[in-house]
Amino acid sequence: MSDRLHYEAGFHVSWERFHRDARSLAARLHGPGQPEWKAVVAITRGGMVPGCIIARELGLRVVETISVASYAHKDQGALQLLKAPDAALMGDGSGILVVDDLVDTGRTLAFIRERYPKAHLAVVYAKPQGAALADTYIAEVAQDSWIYLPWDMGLVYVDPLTRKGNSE
Ligand SMILES: O=P(O)(O)OC[C@H]1O[C@H](OP(=O)(O)OP(=O)(O)O)[C@H](O)[C@@H]1O
Ligand code: HPA
Ligand SMILES: [Mg+2]
Repeated sequence: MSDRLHYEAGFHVSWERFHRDARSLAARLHGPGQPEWKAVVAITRGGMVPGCIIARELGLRVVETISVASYAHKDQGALQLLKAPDAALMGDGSGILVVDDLVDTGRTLAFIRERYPKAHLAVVYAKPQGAALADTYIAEVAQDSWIYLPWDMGLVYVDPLTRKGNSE
C-alpha cells in the first residue's frame, strides 16, 4: 500500500510552475544553434497553453493548431486528424516548432512525426515511454504518475491530518 496521501498521488502542476517550465522550454529553443523558427504549431488542446507562452518568448506571431483525437472505442485507439495546419506553411516540418504540454505513450507525437518528419517536437513534460519521440522537453515524470495540469484543477479544501485540536 502506498504511504502517499490521496491528494499527493500524481504530479500536480500549478500555473506558476507550468509558466516557469514552459518558459524554460522556450529558452532551450532559443539562441545559437537553433533554427529561425517559422511558426509555432500547438497540438490542441493542451499544447495551446505552452504554445502561447513559447510564441510570446520567441517573438513568433504565426501560430497554428493541429487537432488529433483518439477513438478508443472504434479502432483500438487509432488516432484521427480532426484539423490539419496550413499545408503550405508546414511543408515537411522544417523550421516548424510543434508544441504540446506532455508526451505519455508517444502516440500523439508519433502521429505528428509521421506527417511532418522535419518538425521540431517540443513538450514541457515527458514520461519515459514517449520521451524519445520529443526533440526537446523540460522534465521527466514517472510513467505511472498522472500529470494534473493547472487548467484541469481548482483550489479545494484539504482535511488536516488529525482532528486533534478541533473543538467538538
Ligand atoms: O503521448 P500520448 O499518450 O499520445 O498522450 C499525450 C497527449 O494526451 C493529452 O492530450 P489529449 O488527447 O488528452 O487531449 P487534450 O490535449 O485536448 O486534453 C496530452 O495533452 C497530449 O497531447
Ligand atoms: O498524465 C497525463 N496527464 C494529463 N493528460 C494526459 N494525457 C496522457 N497522459 C496524461
Ligand atoms: Mg493533448
